[in-house]
Amino acid sequence: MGMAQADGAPCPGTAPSQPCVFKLVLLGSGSVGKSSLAFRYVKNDFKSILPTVGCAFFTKVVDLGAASLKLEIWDTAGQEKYHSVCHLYFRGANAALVVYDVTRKDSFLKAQQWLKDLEEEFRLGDVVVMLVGNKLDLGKEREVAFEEGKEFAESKGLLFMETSAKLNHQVTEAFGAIAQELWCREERKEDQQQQQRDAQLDLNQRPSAQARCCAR
Ligand SMILES: Nc1nc2c(ncn2[C@@H]2O[C@H](COP(=O)(O)OP(=O)(O)OP(=O)(O)O)[C@@H](O)[C@H]2O)c(=O)[nH]1
Repeated sequence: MGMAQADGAPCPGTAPSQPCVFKLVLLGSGSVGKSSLAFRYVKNDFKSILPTVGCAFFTKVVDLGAASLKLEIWDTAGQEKYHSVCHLYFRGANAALVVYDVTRKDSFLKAQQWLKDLEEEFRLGDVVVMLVGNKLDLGKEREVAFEEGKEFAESKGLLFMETSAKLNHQVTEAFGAIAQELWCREERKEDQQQQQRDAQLDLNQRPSAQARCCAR
């Protein structure tokens, strides 16, 4: 778990030494590989992991070149018996990785259900969501075509990737794309706030109608 202080540009609008912190939740059916993806990304390792109970937690500082940010990765339990508690974990999330297993159609349908749940909690535009088809290395046993995943993601305006936590394929890229998108949105938000402050300043500096009247 990387807890080091970020060295890149500070979070817009915060103290210089503070990296931006973003909460990312991993959602999806049991055994699709959520923990394995997190473990691969944070520890660059793949090993047999027991089913998650409740939620596991990782942090990782992401270096984007011009900036660094800290991801708090909340790895939720996919087994059905934990479904109701998982909702507690996605409160306050900035991003979600909704994972399915490309060899299990049922997990793809469940991913669509998770998206519905997310839509109830957030406006999808307010959180960065990526749909991830994992276990790409088992491609011969595929039940969900690449195009099927991609088309569904596009119809919902989501990012999309297929990964293999086992072979370390597209894992860093998936988390990196989310971090990049979070950063772009943060900068856009900061630009908008600055424009509002400038506009306010402009208004304050302009003499009011009454002042102009008295000065006449
Ligand atoms: N072949 C292959 N197996 C994988 C991959 N990712 C995970 N697995 C295996 O799939 C099983 C489940 O992986 P987990 O990471 O525990 O899945 P999870 O989604 O976190 O499961 P829950 O904690 O029950 O929600 C394990 O046996 C992993 O070794 C992958 O990319 N390829």
